[in-house]
Amino acid sequence: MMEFRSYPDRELLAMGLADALASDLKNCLLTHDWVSLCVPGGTSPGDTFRMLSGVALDWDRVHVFLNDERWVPEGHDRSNTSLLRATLLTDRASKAKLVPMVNDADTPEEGIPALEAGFASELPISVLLLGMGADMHTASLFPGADKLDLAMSADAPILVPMRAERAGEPRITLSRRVLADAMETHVLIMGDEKRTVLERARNQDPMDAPIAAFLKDAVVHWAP
Ligand SMILES: O=C1O[C@H](COP(=O)(O)O)[C@@H](O)[C@H](O)[C@H]1O
Repeated sequence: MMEFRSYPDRELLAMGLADALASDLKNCLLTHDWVSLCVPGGTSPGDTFRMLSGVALDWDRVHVFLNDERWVPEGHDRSNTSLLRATLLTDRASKAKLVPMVNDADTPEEGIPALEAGFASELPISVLLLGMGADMHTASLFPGADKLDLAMSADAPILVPMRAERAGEPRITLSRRVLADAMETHVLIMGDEKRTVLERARNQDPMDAPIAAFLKDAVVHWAP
C-alpha cells in the first residue's frame, strides 16, 4: 500500500528522505555485495542528494544511476548527470560508482546499445527514487510521448529513447518494467500542486498518468 509522508518544510523533507534512502541502502548492503540506487534529475532532489552524500555508508559498494537523462552533453545546464555529480557524487558518496546514461552519440537511438550493455548487470534496482512533473510524468515517461507504448510494455528493453512536446530535448529513460521491479520505491514531490496531481494520478491509467504505475508500494515524501 502507498505510504504518504508529509514534512513541515523542504529542509526537513530532504533530511527525512536522505535518511530513508540511507537506511534502505544500508539494509540492502547487509545481504548484497553491492547495491544500486536509481535517482531522478530535475529541480527537486538537489538538497536530498547533498544530505545523502554526507552519510556514512559503504559507498564503494553502491552503484548510482539516473531514472532518465536529457540527451545533452555533460556540463549542459539541463544535464541530469551534471546535477548528480555536483550534488550526490561528492563528499562520502564520491566513492560510489556512476553507471552512465549518456554518451557521445548524436542521438539516444545511436547511444543506447553501448549504454544498455552497462545496465544489464545492474538490475534489479535496489533502491529507487522517482520525481514527478506536474503533467504526471516520471523518469522520461511523458503522457503522449512518441515511445510511451513501448516503454510501458511488459517486454520493453531496459532503455528507451523518448521524445515528447513537453520534454524539450530528446530523452532516454529506463522502462516501466525496470523501474517497477525495484526492491524499494520512494517518490519525491514538493508543493500543493504536485500533491493534488499525485492524488489524481492514483486513479488514472498509467498511459495517461505514468507515475501511477509506481505508486502501489511506494513511500511518497512531500513538503509544501
Ligand atoms: O525532466 C525531469 O522531470 C522530472 C521532474 O522534475 P522536477 O524538476 O519537477 O523535480 C524528473 O523526475 C526527471 O528525472 C527529469 O528528467
